[in-house]
Amino acid sequence: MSESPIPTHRSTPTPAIAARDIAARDIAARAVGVSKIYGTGESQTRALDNIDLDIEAGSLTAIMGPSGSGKSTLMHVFAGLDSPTHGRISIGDTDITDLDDNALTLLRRRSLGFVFQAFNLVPTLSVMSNVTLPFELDGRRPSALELAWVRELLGRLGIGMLESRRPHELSGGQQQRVAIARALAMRPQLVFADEPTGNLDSKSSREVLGLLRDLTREYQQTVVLVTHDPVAASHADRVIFIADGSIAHDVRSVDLGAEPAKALSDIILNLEVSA
Ligand SMILES: Nc1ncnc2c1ncn2[C@@H]1O[C@H](COP(=O)(O)OP(=O)(O)OP(=O)(O)O)[C@@H](O)[C@H]1O
Repeated sequence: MSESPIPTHRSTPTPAIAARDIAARDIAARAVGVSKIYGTGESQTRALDNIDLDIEAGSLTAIMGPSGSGKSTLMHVFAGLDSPTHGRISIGDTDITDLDDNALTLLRRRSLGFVFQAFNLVPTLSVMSNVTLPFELDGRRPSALELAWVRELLGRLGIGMLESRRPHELSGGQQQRVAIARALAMRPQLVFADEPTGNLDSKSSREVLGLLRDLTREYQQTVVLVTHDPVAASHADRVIFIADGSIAHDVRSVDLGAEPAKALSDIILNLEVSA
């Protein structure tokens, strides 16, 4: 039997297993009673207020909410970039709340992936070198198995033939696919995508979001998507709405009817009106 290109520490789900079934078994990240208070006295801001949230493994979860509602703060505390004032955060089985900076840096490097609006590719490096950069940063070369996984990812993302190009030789949609491949290269437990389609036209946005969703299903990858865009969020399995630092709604996309983007847009409008 030929060697699987997918590293074996995580099993590949069969397509028959729906994200919802996987979710029932596994939690990729958890916030328990998390509050974040910035400043003191009169200038104090309660950015997060007693959040309890499980991010289900192998699913695409969108975080939405009005401007200033706490979305970025929630992403930052989950990623260990900011510490909660109260409560606890875990990634997989690891409680990260009290980890020191070195341990958090290692955790981010090995267990988390990031995709940003601005792509953040290194302009002087080829596509392949950009995608394998996480291994370099971890002080090692990818193994043959890992390299095969990277090539499978590039192929799956439709950019396999572009591996020796530089970022400026790619379209925006292609650059974002490279950023997604880089985020997934080390098979992280969790990928954060922060407004990943903010710089893309609507066709490229649809393609990139469709790929992100398909990758969660095919490889049981967990992705958290932070976005203002109801169309982007409509690709998610589940949408969490934050308002004033609290979870205002927790919605399954299967329950959103025939026009999910419209339904999400209505929820956001209501939250903005009552803000
Ligand atoms: N470093 C900080 N110091 C003080 N207040 C902060 C800090 N970071 C965020 N805040 C405040 O916390 C609240 C939540 O901010 P956050 O950036 O998480 O919101 P957001 O939902 O991501 O907003 P946006 O959609 O506009 O990016 C806001 O009132 C913001 O002003």
